[in-house]
Amino acid sequence: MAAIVGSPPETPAATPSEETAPTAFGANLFASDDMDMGQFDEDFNLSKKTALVSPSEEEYEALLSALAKRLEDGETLYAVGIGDGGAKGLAEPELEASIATLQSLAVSCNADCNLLAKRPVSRGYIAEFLVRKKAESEDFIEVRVAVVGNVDAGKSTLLGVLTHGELDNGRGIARMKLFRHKHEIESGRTSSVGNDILGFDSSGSVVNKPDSHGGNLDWKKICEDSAKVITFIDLAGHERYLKTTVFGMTGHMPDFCMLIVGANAGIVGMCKEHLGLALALNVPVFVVVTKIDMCPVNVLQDTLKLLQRILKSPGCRKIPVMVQNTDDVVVMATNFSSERVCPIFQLSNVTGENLPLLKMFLNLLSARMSFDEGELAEFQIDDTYSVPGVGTVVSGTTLKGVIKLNDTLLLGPDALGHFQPIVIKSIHRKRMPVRCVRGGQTASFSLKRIKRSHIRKGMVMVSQDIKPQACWEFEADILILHHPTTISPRYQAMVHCGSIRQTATIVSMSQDCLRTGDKAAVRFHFIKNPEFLRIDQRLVFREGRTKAVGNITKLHPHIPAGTALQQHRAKMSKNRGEGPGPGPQGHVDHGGDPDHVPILRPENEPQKPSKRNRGGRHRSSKAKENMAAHQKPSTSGTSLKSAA
Ligand SMILES: Nc1nc2c(ncn2[C@@H]2O[C@H](COP(=O)(O)OP(=O)(O)OP(=O)(O)O)[C@@H](O)[C@H]2O)c(=O)[nH]1
Repeated sequence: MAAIVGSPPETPAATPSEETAPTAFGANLFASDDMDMGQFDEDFNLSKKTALVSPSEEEYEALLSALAKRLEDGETLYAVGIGDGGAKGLAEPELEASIATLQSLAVSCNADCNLLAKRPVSRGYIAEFLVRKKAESEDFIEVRVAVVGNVDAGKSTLLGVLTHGELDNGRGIARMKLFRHKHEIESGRTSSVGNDILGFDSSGSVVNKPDSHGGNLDWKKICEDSAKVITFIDLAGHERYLKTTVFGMTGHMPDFCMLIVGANAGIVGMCKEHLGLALALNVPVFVVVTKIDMCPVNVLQDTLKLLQRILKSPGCRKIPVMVQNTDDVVVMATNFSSERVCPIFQLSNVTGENLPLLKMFLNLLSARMSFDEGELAEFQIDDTYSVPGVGTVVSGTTLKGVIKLNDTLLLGPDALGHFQPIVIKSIHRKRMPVRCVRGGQTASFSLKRIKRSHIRKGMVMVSQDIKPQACWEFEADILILHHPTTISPRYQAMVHCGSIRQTATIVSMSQDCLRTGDKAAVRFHFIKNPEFLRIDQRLVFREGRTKAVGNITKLHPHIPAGTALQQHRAKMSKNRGEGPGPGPQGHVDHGGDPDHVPILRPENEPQKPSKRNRGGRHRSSKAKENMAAHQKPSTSGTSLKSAA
């Protein structure tokens, strides 16, 4: 296995024990910095383990507002019987009284309170609850899980079983409902990035109900009924589709990675490659070992031993934990985002053994992307569609801020580094029409007056106040995970960064040459289009088996190609004694940014070569390259089926 850099050690081992269980939730649920505790009895403390036993009216109100605050993200986990005031646990009557209070608080917050586990401890019992808000018409919690693993490990089958609620027959019946292309049905192999959804209501029950005829799922209905929707990003297991799989992992912003391992085949083929990718991108991983129904016990044990050894190795530095019961699930789900623990499930898609544990775990996962209402909107495009009767549709992930219907955003950069204003005509979340989306949510937008061929994956739509700039060049601190020989300047490879996927050349680097394991500061130059990048973005740089990971440290904003022409025109009109005149249609106010050049064409009109240049005789090679790139039609999928 190539050297892999994981995140530095953070928390100590999280094993399912009484001591570690409640660390992630519960104890301080009701303690909030905004609370004025002065008005209560001296010994009343919101984080006390007896706070829920018999609160006064005032205390109840304080508890209620604290819970409402915690439910702003849609759900919270709470352990009753833990907190300040001595050892863990409450006697049975006190526990019952606390649970009654918690249930009453949940009802007041329009939430459901679901018991996850009750366990005896030294001083009585603790009980763990999931408090989740009831589904609102247009809103649900969204968690994205990338599904990776070697070919035939059972990825599509598991997703078919989870989302359609019917077990497999061991010959591939469950996966048939998921395949998007004819060749996938014929070969039984996933080749594209697929999206499948699993909805949970506020009580944690699965809401997916395939129709009785074709077994199709009504995404709109699922979203309407769900308080939480898990989106599975189903990725291809075959090496031939590795580029698409890397794109799925970087461009679709997964919160978690589910690595599928076939019990009988073990850790083979692309399995380590996919694990390495998730680690390189700092995406927390959990493992599902499938096919335990058909695997001899000794083979299963060998697979599990090897898996644990790999996860514990210096390259991974994970703590593998076998999940065997619901208590383990609760502990794992609450400690999971630490990135350090790696839960391992063993199940069968044919008999359904241990499937409920995995469902419960998925139900408890919470999204990792945080959202701040004050931030300016940013949306990254990962696919484009042309929908008959609708027009151009883009899908992707809202990275920051809020995007509403009829908002005007800046779309770009195009091949010349320009951004153009674009109006949001309609918004869909998982095929459900909504009025707005916010940071962390995937969405599809239909756009006014723009052709699909003028949009490519990797472009962004951002708030006009961001004053975006495109970069041909950027610097990054990178680590070479694997390269057979040495890398030197002018080396070219594919850069994956968010939904950007473009070949870049190394212009310069802090060392003469780089070998496996080397770290360096490197300056890159995109070969085809300038891109919109952000400092600290994670990138993967790869070509064949060569891999490097890194973080962007410096941007070199690009001065759009129109500058020279514009300056020339401005000079000419000044010489003729003309004033500056009204700006061209589609001009965006860039706040006097000296580097920015307004768009020299009507709003939403595609960039065309000038008549004079059409013959191509006077065109510079750079302009030719830019135009060729700009005119190249997008090759992405054509149906809205797999749109977010
Ligand atoms: N007996 C048994 N067979 C399974 C199980 N899970 C999957 N299979 C079978 O394994 C085969 C491969 O499953 P897929 O779901 O296509 O594997 P995949 O990982 O999605 O493969 P790619 O899409 O090519 O990456 C199918 O014939 C499934 O019926 C299981 O738990 N038990």
